[in-house]
Amino acid sequence: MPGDDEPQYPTVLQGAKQNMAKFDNCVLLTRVGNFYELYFEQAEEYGPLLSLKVGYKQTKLGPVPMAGFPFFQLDRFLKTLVQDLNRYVAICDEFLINVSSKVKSGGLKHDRRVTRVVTPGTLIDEKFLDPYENNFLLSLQPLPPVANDSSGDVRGPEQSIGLAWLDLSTGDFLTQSINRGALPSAITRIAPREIILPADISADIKNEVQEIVGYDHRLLTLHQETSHFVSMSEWSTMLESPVDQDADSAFSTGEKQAGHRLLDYVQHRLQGLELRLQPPRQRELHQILSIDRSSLRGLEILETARDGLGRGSLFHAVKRTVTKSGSRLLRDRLSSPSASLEEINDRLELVSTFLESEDLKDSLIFRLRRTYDVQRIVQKFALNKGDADDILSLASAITETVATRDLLRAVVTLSSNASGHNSESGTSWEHPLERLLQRFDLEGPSHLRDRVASAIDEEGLLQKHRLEEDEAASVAALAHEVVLQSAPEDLQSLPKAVRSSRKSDDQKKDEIELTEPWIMRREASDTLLRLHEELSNLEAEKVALAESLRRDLKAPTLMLKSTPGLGYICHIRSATGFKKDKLESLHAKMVSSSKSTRSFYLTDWTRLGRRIDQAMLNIRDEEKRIFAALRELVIQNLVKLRRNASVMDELDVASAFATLAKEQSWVRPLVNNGTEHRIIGGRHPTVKLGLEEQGRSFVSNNLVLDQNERVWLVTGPNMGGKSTFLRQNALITILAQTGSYVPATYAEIGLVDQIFSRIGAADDLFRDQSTFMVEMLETAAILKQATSRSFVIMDEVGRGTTPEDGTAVGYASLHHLYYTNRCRTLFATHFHALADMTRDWPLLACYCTDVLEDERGSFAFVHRLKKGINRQSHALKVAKLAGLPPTALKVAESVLQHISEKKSASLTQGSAEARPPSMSAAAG
Ligand SMILES: Nc1ncnc2c1ncn2[C@@H]1O[C@H](COP(=O)(O)OP(=O)(O)OP(=O)(O)O)[C@@H](O)[C@H]1O
Repeated sequence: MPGDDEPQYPTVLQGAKQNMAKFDNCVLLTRVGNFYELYFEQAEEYGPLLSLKVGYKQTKLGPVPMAGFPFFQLDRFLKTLVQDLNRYVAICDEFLINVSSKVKSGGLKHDRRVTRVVTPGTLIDEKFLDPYENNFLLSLQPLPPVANDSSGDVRGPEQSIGLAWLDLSTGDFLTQSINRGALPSAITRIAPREIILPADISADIKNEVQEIVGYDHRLLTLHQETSHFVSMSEWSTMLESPVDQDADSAFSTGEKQAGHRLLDYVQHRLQGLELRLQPPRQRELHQILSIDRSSLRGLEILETARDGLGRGSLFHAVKRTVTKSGSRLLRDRLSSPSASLEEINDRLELVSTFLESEDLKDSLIFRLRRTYDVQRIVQKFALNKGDADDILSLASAITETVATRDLLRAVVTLSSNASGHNSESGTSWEHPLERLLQRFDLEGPSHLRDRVASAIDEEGLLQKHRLEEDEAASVAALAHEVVLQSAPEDLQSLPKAVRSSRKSDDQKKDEIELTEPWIMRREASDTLLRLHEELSNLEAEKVALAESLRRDLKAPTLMLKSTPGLGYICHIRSATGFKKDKLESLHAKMVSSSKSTRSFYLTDWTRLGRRIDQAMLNIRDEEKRIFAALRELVIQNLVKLRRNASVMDELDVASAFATLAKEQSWVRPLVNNGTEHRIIGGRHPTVKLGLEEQGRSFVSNNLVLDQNERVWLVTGPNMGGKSTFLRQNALITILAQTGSYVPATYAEIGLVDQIFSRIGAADDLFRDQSTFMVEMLETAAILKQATSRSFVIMDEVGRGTTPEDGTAVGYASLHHLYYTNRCRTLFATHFHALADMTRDWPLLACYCTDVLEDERGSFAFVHRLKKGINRQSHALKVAKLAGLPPTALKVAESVLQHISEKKSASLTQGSAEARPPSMSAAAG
């Protein structure tokens, strides 16, 4: 930077230069008048990326590149910079400084300072936030590796990691402790937009996280907190209510440290903006059904593996929720289903209630459709944001919540009367809705709703928006014409020019002044009512003064005006017949005159005009005071509003599952504490939909894993439906533990603690890992982590290498799952030898799909599973279907012929040799 005696850039540019140095990893947007500007090299780099014209301002220090856009387009450009380009953006806002400090700051009218650094994980209320997804910021705190970790694994899977993640747009704040091995699935499940790591993180963990986030294009930020962590009690200034003492001890050191860094980072980014987050909730591992990363992606739970889009995913297929926050809850439940029997059964009970009463469901959905995204609106107020529109939406959501509570209450009363149960009878019967009813707390919120209804003038608010839209349209039109070579200081005056040109029509200006919209009802406070009366009186005085002047001066076009440049003037549009001599007796002072117009000052009007302006100012101040009181009321009710909203979300999800179950004829699963699976007539929820769209039907299949058969080895032709079968059973299990009905005619499911898949959807070649390496990494993780309560699906393990090696690895995996993990397993393979090698395993059964051929060579896949082994892959049929050239097909056929001839020759030589040994004895 130049020294004080060296030439400087003009003030705005000099300030920008300093801010760019201070926030050196950010793109700086500086507000100047009605525009946001980029300067210097950032204008050149980002101008073209944002499709902005780059201009040059001539300064003593040479030309400075600059680019800009109107202030109300900030959201649009932030989206590109933050969400699409993953950049940090520092927003430097402009503040009017008062007259007394004017002299000191060299006559400047504005002060500018960076008010916020926007990053992908610290979005608050930006319009481009996806309403159907949480916008999580995740903090990781690895704890030192355990000294006696005897696994010998260089990646140290047992190392504990504390996680803390929050969504600034809803205030959701969660923590969890996991083992290092579960890191990929945790990150995939939480799907954070940004991850922060300690600045001194070890290189191997950083690389691992980098690999995971690189794949999903998430942003990784290293952050060194500015203060040391002492205790969770110091978080209370950032929370809506303190973390209670007992809870404090339940959080692990890693969770607390991760949470501390998270809050420190957020404060840093929001430049000290007051935070009122929800107190952290701990997600205990044993409470959720853990789904590994490969399953989350491979089973296409939230998005499809092919294009990362929602359509085709489980979420998309089952989403019937009608609110945005309900959809977010659904996402969360699908990626973290419950592992608590009680919770699952409560959820299912609720779905059954809505299924049994169509009327109740419809009435509820009617209410839900009329609520707004309360979680996000409430959070705006928690961050000292939120405007009159937000508070109106909140009030109407409260009305719907009250109506919902009354509806549910009526249903409960009716059914308890019908069944002879009531609270006095002392019996323990509880209606499924009772649990939710008890969570509603509507007293405070109802009072807030009434206050809002009596204070805010919806008509006035609408009118205000219309005016704002007009104003924005004018600035946009002007921005179109702006030539960026003009100095930034010049830009400040441009909006004024717009304003004056827009208001050149005297009549129109006068009307706007008189109809300035107020957003509060006059009766909102006694003071406001009095102030409005005062203003009405003054306006009546103005009308009388104008009347008398028009009469005395014989000037019917006379208007009393107030202009920013000239102050209070009397203006005559058509001076024909005007009595000029009268002006002197009125002590008027001429401002301007032309052939037909006259403008002059008149003490009476100047005094009255000032009083009118003051009265309007007083009204504005009183409106602001009333709004501040309403805002305060929202803050006082934060906890209740959030709790009520969470009940509505739960109702949304339950009624949505009921709608889905009815529409798709799904059944209620019986979830129990056992370790068996009995799914009759199971269907794949998304493949079935896809086939039906093409006019094809889906063949249902059964799965029975019990004390006789714990592992199913599935063989069959390519395209026979093996993968579909494996996946559908994993999805049915996930749906059941989410609390949904399932696509089957009967389903009994023993509670599962973890779902693992090796289904080959993630060949991360770019990560420098071969297909086989990825396969082995995933298999290793499964074999290490699966318990006897887990559900594992393995699709063609070993396919990435030679048949011999593949068979060996496949056998070893199966063996480990069978004898060590002892978990429910579905194992699909083309290595038929595996069926022979596991023939003696009592709890392993072989099932297969098939191909049906007729004598004319036509064939069809039989997707129904039957007991047995199918040694035919029918790969050439699939190749033919895929359109392999006939010559290539012929070659393939002759090779196949040759191989089978060789095989039968060697079989006749010595059949004992060819028979694979039984390995069960070796397995011990
Ligand atoms: N139960 C079913 N009913 C009807 N169609 C099915 C069924 N299962 C699978 N299909 C159809 O068959 C296609 C192939 O299924 P899938 O990928 O499960 O076969 P696969 O046996 O795993 O094949 P490969 O061994 O080649 O991987 C699916 O895309 C679907 O269109």
